[in-house]
Amino acid sequence: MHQSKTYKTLGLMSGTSLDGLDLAYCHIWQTENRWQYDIKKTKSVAYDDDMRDKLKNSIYLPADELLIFHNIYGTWLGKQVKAFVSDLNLSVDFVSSHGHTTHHQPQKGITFQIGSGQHLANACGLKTICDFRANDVALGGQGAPLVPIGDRLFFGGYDFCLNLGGIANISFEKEGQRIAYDIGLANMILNHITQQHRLPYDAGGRLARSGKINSDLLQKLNALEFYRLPFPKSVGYEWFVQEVVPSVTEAKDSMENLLHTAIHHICEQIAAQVLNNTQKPASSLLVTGGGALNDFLMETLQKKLGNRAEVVLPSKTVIEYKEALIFALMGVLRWEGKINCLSSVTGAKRDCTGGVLYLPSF
Ligand SMILES: Nc1ncnc2c1ncn2[C@@H]1O[C@H](COP(=O)(O)OP(=O)(O)OP(=O)(O)O)[C@@H](O)[C@H]1O
Ligand SMILES: CC(=O)N[C@H]1[C@@H]2OC[C@@H](O2)[C@@H](O)[C@@H]1O[C@H](C)C(=O)O
Repeated sequence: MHQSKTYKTLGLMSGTSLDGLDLAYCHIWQTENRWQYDIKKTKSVAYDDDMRDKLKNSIYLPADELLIFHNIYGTWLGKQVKAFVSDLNLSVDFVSSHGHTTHHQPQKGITFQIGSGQHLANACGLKTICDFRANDVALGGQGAPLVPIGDRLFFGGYDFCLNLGGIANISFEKEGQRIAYDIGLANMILNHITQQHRLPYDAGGRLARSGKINSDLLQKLNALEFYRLPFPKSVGYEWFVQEVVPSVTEAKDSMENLLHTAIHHICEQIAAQVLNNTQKPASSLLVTGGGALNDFLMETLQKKLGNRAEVVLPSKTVIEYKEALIFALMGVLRWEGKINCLSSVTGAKRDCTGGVLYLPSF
């Protein structure tokens, strides 16, 4: 059996829910031309209130302050890597960093992830690959979502892959092409609601479970224009602030009712996408991201799917670190000069290899 070189790589992901930085140290290799992974070590570094507020408010920063923060955050990422690698005595070929998205407005052709690669590389002393979205955007794509390449190569045995981070996104095969897009809301709205009451999130969906549907709000959320757009489509925090927050604020309902309503909304939108695209009597839906740990959300989703699709939960490590793992893979594909951005997903002119390599200076 032919086995390729094993890459030892560290994937870094900071997602839209702003809970913290995920680090996944992975071994990645090919056996008989099939990509394989082993997630060896993981760590999640929770953001303190100051860092979370800075990241959240970075959309409002003037250009000079944003660029300063880009450098500071890159150094901060490098320090987290250095501590993780030295504490566990890891041997790392290179770091693959997504950074943190501060701006994502595909209609204007822009997406920006802070976390300067050079500052990161210098702070940890390791080769670093980042800026994964830039080439796709330069080729006319949305630069997102990118994880579907990893869904295809690592999790292709499932009919659908659904990630429930701040935003919900889905990917699946149709007529030999990978199709993927942001469905819309997930934990971003749930966290927004609990954070008005100084609670970071609704563990297990316990508060949501005790609420009731607010029909007015449900109708407003379901009527959001984004849900009716054809793919390619992806959203950012800007959309949430402009299009969603006002309706939640105007609803003036209890935290429990708002959460309950938001979960029904999230699940209705996901179920519609799965049921419209399922090509089998019973499909499998792999669910990852923090939303997979929300029991009430998972139960509501399964009810809305009925027996046409089954929710499958992987190990807690894969639930929590799939995106960091796939950024580690994106780095390996970049290293090998292989395709890691799919134009069938992003709408770019063609598939491409995204990612820029930074060598550390000592
Ligand atoms: N036990 C739990 N019960 C309910 N919700 C949870 C639980 N654990 C995590 N979550 C939710 O999941 C969120 C974190 O999800 P995740 O880390 O997948 O998001 P992300 O990577 O930041 O986002 P994205 O994938 O959109 O970039 C938390 O902010 C919280 O809302
Ligand atoms: C621009 C950006 O950071 N988008 C994120 C966000 O969070 C979920 C969804 O919206 C997805 O489009 C993307 O993240 C994952 C990692 C992706 O690119 O596949």
